[in-house]
Amino acid sequence: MLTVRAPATSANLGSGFDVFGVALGTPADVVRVERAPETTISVTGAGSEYIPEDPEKNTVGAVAKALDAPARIRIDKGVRPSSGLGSSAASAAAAAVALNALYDRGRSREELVPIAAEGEALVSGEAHADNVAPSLLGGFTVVTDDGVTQVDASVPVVVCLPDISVSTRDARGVVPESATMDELVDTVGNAATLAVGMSRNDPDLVGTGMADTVVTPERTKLIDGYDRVREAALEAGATGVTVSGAGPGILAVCHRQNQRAIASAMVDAFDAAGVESRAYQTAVSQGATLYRDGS
Ligand SMILES: Nc1ncnc2c1ncn2[C@@H]1O[C@H](COP(=O)(O)OP(=O)(O)O)[C@@H](O)[C@H]1O
Ligand SMILES: N[C@@H](CCOP(=O)(O)O)C(=O)O
Repeated sequence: MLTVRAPATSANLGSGFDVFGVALGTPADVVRVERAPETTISVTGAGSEYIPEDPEKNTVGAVAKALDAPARIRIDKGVRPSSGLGSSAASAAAAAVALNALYDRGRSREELVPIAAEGEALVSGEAHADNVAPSLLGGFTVVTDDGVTQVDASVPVVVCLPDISVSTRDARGVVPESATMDELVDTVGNAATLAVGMSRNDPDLVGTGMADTVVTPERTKLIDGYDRVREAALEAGATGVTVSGAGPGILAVCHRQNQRAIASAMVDAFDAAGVESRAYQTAVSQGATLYRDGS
């Protein structure tokens, strides 16, 4: 038996729609695999009641098929589905690492990115790789048609997860079809600032570079209480706040000393909007970890 822990991720980071992603220290999915004549899947943990065990409908089933690696697969969900924290991707990334090792397929982590993204196509309609890439590789990732670029980073963040769900498929439906030249220029400037910030572990540059006037404003309308939570986080010291992935999670970047105050300010602001939530005080961290035979 092989066990893999794959982390939650936050995609887009405002200015990097469908391109940027980061691995988070917590939460994470744990996937266990054993060789079997055909693939079976069982799911326990956070939100497991909403996750199909049919291999044709679960992201890990798509990965097992792509690697031609049938297995008995057990998923322990730490990342709640429809959270904006790459729940479906965490399972897919974990399964890709586990099945690659179980069947000695010899694929590199980079080569596993498009394989794990097959699972994303199943649930969101598009094989977007901006969650599976950081879950597999760790740190900050940039996904383009030419491949993935990764840099290790360690920037403190708070992710606040309200007790509402937004499906990635639905949130992709509100993305504008076009942008003006001014918006394009702003986006390039912000995205470049963010990338430099990640390479320097600089929360101020990362926070500034998360600004986005194209996709994020449309997505915030799907999250009750977003504006007051954002204001509260900024007042408590966040250097930038945006929607995590397709939402409803909200990501705040910060200096370590402000993390606790930001977490409680965000939870309180959601509470004032009548929405229960929980906050993860974490940081940009490493990617999936493989454990052999219970090690
Ligand atoms: N292994 C899995 N883990 C989580 N969700 C899964 C998995 N397999 C299929 N799904 C489905 O994917 C959807 C959640 O994915 P998505 O909307 O992208 O949310 P998230 O932002 O958390 O990834 C749900 O409909 C869920 O049933
Ligand atoms: N780029 C995608 C990312 C979706 O992330 P998720 O964590 O919400 O699944 C998008 O914005 O649609």
